Amino acid sequence: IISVREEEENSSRRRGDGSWKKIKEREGKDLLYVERCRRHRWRCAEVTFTCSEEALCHHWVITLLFSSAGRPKHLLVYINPYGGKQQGKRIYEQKVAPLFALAGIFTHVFVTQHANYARDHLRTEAELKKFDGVVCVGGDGMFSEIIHGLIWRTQIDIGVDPNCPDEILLPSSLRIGIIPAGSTDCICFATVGTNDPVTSALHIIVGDSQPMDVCSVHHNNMFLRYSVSLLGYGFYGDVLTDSERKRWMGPARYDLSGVKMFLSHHYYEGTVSYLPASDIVGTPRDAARCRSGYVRAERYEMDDSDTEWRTIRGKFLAINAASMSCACPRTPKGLSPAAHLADGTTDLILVRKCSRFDFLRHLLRHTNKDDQFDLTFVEVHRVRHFRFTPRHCQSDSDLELDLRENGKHQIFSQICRDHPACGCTPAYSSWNCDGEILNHTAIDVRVHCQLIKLFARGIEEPTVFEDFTNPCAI
Ligand SMILES: CCCCCCCCCCCCC/C=C/[C@@H](O)[C@H](CO)NC(=O)CCCCCCCCCCCCCCC
Ligand SMILES: Nc1ncnc2c1ncn2[C@@H]1O[C@H](COP(=O)(O)OP(=O)(O)OP(=O)(O)O)[C@@H](O)[C@H]1O
Ligand SMILES: [Ca+2]
Repeated sequence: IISVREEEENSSRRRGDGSWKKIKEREGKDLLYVERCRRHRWRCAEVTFTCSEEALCHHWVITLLFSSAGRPKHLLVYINPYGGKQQGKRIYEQKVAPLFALAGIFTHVFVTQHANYARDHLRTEAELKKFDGVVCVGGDGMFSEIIHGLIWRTQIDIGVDPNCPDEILLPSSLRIGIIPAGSTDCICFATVGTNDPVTSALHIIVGDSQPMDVCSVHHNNMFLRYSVSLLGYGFYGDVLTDSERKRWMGPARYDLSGVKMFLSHHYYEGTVSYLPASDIVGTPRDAARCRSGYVRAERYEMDDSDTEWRTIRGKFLAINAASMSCACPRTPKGLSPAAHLADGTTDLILVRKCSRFDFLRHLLRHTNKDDQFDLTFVEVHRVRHFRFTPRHCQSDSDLELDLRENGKHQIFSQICRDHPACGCTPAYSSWNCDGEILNHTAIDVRVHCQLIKLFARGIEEPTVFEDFTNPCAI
């Protein structure tokens, strides 16, 4: 239920059956409620009910209002006017603000003036005690600003050093809402099931709560960034680097850069070390999906002392870590369809050097029912902690070992790397960290189980809830 209002009009309508009567009378109450529609979308619907006894009616209203425990009353809202198709402000004003007003939510709205405005405001100025949650209107980049602001502020306030990779981070008490208005909207899509602003606003209003894992990324004990969706080196790093130059094109920039990078077919050498996640429910190859209600009993930090690190060296077209499915309109099942939002792990996907044709087969499988991991050049591991070192950063002893293992060929490829003008593959790519380029290629990544909470409930099983008798469901 979104809100209950006193009905002032005195009009009459056809009577229905049952106790909820669609008749407007003087004593009527207007009930605004959530109606489930197709493909995980929610809409606001209205019904007026009357009750012969005023006392009973009052009792109903009080009971309904008490069901509002856990709902936000005060929200801090940041709008990126330049995200996606630059519709953020319009979407918020026309579709979201009226719903918040109906639900009696007070908002303090900021339209961002530059990149990192929201992050810096949250880090230093925002009076967080006054709010129950933070809402961002924009894409994954805006969401990233919000978590960077909130996580940093929470750690500083309690004296945890965010630069220290071994620190156990403390969660913020504020939940985060996403009103999708970006180019990919993968975090919204993977936590709600759709990228629809009205649906997201309704999940915020009813006070849903979905915990989520966050990866911290460090380079030599220096904090770089947090990631909740994709950390991608090689293909997705190169697509992002190329697409940033085409920002003016809007969301289509990713497709154009995607085709360009697919044709470039660059591979990168390096070493990946990872700590496999033990004591986990499921594997990345499971048919089961992360669905609403699946949350590990409680937030916890793992004791990794018994588990052994594994190391893989090679030539990779892509190295991807998906901390959640990364489902989005481009790939409705996601980069790692069985990944979980809040299980304290990330799925490390290694795509080794292969032919263009094979890589295309792998990419195409993101869009159909076939398993994108069921290919000889692709492997996937569920991990809690991993490191990557590009080959040109490897220690001298590692390079010597490579030379002994691979002979003269290595010497020539080293010469090529030192002389990029010869047109061979570049020595290193960049990391795409939730849509931002990292400044370093050698990184150390740890998963922090359930570090943040969203106003969402995960993806619901559609068969249980869709009401096909309702016109909005058709
Ligand atoms: C042939 C069709 C193949 C379709 C393959 C679809 C795979 C799409 C995978 C998308 C994964 C998105 C993960 C989310 C990452 C976000 O944290 C981040 C911030 O918003 N978004 C991106 O980095 C934005 C990344 C956007 C990447 C788009 C890649 C498009 C690839 C197109 C390849 C075409 C080959 C055609 C050959 C003729
Ligand atoms: N006022 C502003 N002017 C310029 N850039 C901004 C402003 N406010 C936020 N930004 C930056 O814009 C970038 C993109 O924002 P956003 O994530 O909303 O859209 P997007 O990149 O189109 O979508 P997606 O991240 O889903 O691909 C973010 O990195 C954010 O830091
Ligand atoms: Ca996870």
